Amino acid sequence: MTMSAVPPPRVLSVAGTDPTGGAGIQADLKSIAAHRGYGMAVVTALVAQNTCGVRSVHLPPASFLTAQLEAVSDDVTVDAVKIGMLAETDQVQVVADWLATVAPPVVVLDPVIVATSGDRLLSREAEGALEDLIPQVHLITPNVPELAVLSSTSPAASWEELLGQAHKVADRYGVAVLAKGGHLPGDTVYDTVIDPAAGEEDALVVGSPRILTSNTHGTGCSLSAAMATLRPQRETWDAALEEAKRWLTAGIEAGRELHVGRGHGPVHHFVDLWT
Ligand SMILES: Nc1ncnc2c1ncn2[C@@H]1O[C@H](COP(=O)(O)OP(=O)(O)O)[C@@H](O)[C@H]1O
Ligand SMILES: Cc1ncc(COP(=O)(O)O)c(N)n1
Repeated sequence: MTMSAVPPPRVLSVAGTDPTGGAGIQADLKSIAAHRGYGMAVVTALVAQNTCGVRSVHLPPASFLTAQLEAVSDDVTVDAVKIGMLAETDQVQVVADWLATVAPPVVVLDPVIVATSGDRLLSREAEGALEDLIPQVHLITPNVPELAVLSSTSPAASWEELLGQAHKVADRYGVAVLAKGGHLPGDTVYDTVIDPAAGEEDALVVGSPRILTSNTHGTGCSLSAAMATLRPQRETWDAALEEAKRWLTAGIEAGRELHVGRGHGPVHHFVDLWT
C-alpha cells in the first residue's frame, strides 16, 4: 500500500469530553479521522455525561488549559482548529490569547451553549466573552438557539429568519457563519455558509431529508470538526459543507446500527468505512 504524498492536515480539537463517545472531544477525533485528518485534542472540561444528560463538570485551571495548548503548538504545526465547549470566561480568554499568538490558518468555533439534553455547558456570564473570541475565528457554527443568543434576538422560527440572523452576526464580527436548520420544523433540513468574504455570489444551500431519529447527540460537534478538517483539503467552505453534510446525513441514519445508550444516541462517524 502506498501513502499519499500530501500529509493529512493536523487538526486540533479544543473541547470538553463525553465518556460515551458521541459528543465533544471523542466525537471530534472520530470526525477528524473520518475526514482524513490527524486528530489532536486539548481538554477544556471533563464532563460526566452520557446519552441522557450531563451529571457533573470538572474544569482544569485556566493555566493548565494554556499549558496544554502550548504543549501542542510549541511542537506541532497546527493546520486547523475546532473549538467546542468552553465553560467559563477565563477559558474563553485563554483560547483567544493562544489564537492571537499562533494564528492557525483555519479556526472553526462551535459556540456550544446548551447540549441536546438541555444542560447548560457555557456559563451565562461567559456568553459575553464569546464576542471577543469570534473575531479571531474564520467560521462559527451556531445552532438555532445559539445564533439567537449571538444576535440578541429570539430563536428563529423559519429559514428566512435564520438567514437574517446569520447575516447580522457575519457582518457584525466579519466571520463566516454556518447557519444550521436542524432545530427548524420541516421535512428538509437546510444548512448554508454565510461568508462576508465571498462577495455577491449566492451561497450554496445544502438540504437533506429530515431523519426521524433521536440519534442526534453530537451532530453539531461532528459537523464542526468535519468542516475544520475538510477546509484545508478543499477550495471553499461550500465544498467542505457539501461533503460534510452528505457524510453527516448518512451518519445520522446509520446511528441506528450502533445501539449506544438509552437517550440521544451518537452518529455513526465511520459510516463510509464500515458499511
Ligand atoms: N433529524 C435530522 N435529520 C437530518 N439532519 C439533521 C437532523 N438533525 C440535525 N441534522 C443536521 O445536523 C447538523 C447539526 O444540527 P443542529 O441540530 O442544527 O445543530 P446542533 O447539533 O449544534 O444542535 C446540521 O447539519 C443539521 O442539518
Ligand atoms: C463536551 C460536550 N461538548 C458539546 C456537547 C454538545 O453536543 P450536543 O448538543 O450534540 O449534545 C456536549 N454534549 N458535550
